[in-house]
Amino acid sequence: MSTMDLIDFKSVFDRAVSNHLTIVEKLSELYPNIERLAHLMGTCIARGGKVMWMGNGGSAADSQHLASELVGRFRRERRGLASIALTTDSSVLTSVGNDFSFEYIFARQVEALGRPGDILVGISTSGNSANISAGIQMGRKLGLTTVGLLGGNGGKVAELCDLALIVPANDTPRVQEAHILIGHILCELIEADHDLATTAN
Ligand SMILES: O=C(CO)[C@@H](O)[C@H](O)[C@H](O)[C@H](O)COP(=O)(O)O
Ligand SMILES: [Zn+2]
Repeated sequence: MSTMDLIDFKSVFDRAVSNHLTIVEKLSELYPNIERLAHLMGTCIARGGKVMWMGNGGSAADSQHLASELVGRFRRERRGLASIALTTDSSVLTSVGNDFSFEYIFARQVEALGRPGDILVGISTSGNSANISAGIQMGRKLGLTTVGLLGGNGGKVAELCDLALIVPANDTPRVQEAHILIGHILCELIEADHDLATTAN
């Protein structure tokens, strides 16, 4: 028997689309905060700051994806915009995880690389990953603007960060799909900023 026989992939697809539509309808409540965050990110970068991203698993991939949209290009020709994912340096991740603890893998990088005025985004579908909470706490201590891109009820991270964007759903993959949609909207808004689009480094 093949996997195709075991999984009714058409119904998985239908349920995913229907879940996604429900989430997208609810996302309208988040629009003001998405616009606010895009403005904060644009201003931060224009002033010489950077946007840092962190997340676990699929959200680690989202962190890299969104940093690359800013450093490289989303849609428009413009200068590179300062952004970094804290999920990519295997030597840092393994040494900090091994010598300190896994909980500290992002906090240590925030301590080393973060500067007051930078923006730190923690992406977590549960809002309860200990390493994201620790990273956000370090960011706050050092004067960064801290943001949670979250799911469920926002969890512990929502209580810790300056700005929480919570996708009101509990199914991890569906929340992740909404997160990347929000991330792409942020990139589009930031890139539409005339000063960032035209100012040279
Ligand atoms: O991509 C997926 C599930 O779709 C997984 O890799 C998922 O990201 C991992 O289980 C994460 O560790 C979940 O962490 P979080 O979103 O609760 O912070
Ligand atoms: Zn996933």
